[in-house]
Amino acid sequence: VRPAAQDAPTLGGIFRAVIMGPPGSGKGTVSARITKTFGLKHLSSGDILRANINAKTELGLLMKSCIDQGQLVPDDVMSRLILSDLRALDQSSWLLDGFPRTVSQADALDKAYSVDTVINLNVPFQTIKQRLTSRWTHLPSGRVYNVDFNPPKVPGLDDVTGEPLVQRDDDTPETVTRRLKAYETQTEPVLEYYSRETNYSVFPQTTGMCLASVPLIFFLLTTVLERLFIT
Ligand SMILES: Nc1nc2c(ncn2[C@@H]2O[C@H](COP(=O)(O)OP(=O)(O)O)[C@@H](O)[C@H]2O)c(=O)[nH]1
Ligand SMILES: Nc1ncnc2c1ncn2[C@@H]1O[C@H](COP(=O)(O)OP(=O)(O)O)[C@@H](O)[C@H]1O
Repeated sequence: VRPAAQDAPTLGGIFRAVIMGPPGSGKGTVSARITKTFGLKHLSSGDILRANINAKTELGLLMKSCIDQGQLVPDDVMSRLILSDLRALDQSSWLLDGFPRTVSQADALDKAYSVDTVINLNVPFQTIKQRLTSRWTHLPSGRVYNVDFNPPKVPGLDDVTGEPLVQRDDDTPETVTRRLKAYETQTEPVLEYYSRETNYSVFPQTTGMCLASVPLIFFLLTTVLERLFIT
């Protein structure tokens, strides 16, 4: 189902989803496709933090060393930041990428919103290490490329703006190892939390998105059927 962006199907009501997965599992890549196709707003915690670092805000300066060392930003800071951005999207459907990353963050989100679907990208750590060392990012937009999988049209430059791509300071092999450890200890429990609490769907990337989620397939089918009947 790949309608043109300007032709994107709209959702009947407000649809709220979370995308999870280890660092480098493809959350940003998959989110870009989902949000472009279905017109959801995309909120990425990592992009928001990097925008703060780039703009040298007080928060950005405080959090930079934490991020560069592969540690998670403190829960209270992160939850306040994301929940305040979500309040501005109250009337929109959204896909949240990179938040929640701890059970405490999941609790904070749960108190404010009910999430319809949680997507989990399940990618082996060995694959991730290769992907992250060849990831190139356009920092202002959060667009990501990969030397092998998704190269930019002109090497080293963003396809849309022509601006230079960079390798993230936290994509070094040592920091990636630390981020994967943090994922195992702090973020995996969030998957258990959601498997108990909500309508949880696993998307193993190897089998492709469309096969894995009953709720999303239902959503895709209803959207397509709606369009067929209207047009
Ligand atoms: N080989 C391969 N690379 C991918 C795939 N999805 C994303 N990537 C690349 O893997 C890297 C990490 O993806 P990204 O979307 O930034 O992951 P995130 O850290 O979970 O948001 C980027 O360089 C992507 O271009 C995939 O399905 N296959
Ligand atoms: N929800 C969060 N809680 C705490 N720290 C976060 C959160 N989201 C992002 N960060 C910080 O920002 C870094 C980069 O996040 P992100 O861009 O989502 O990484 P990736 O896409 O590689 O998983 C994380 O390693 C962490 O330090």
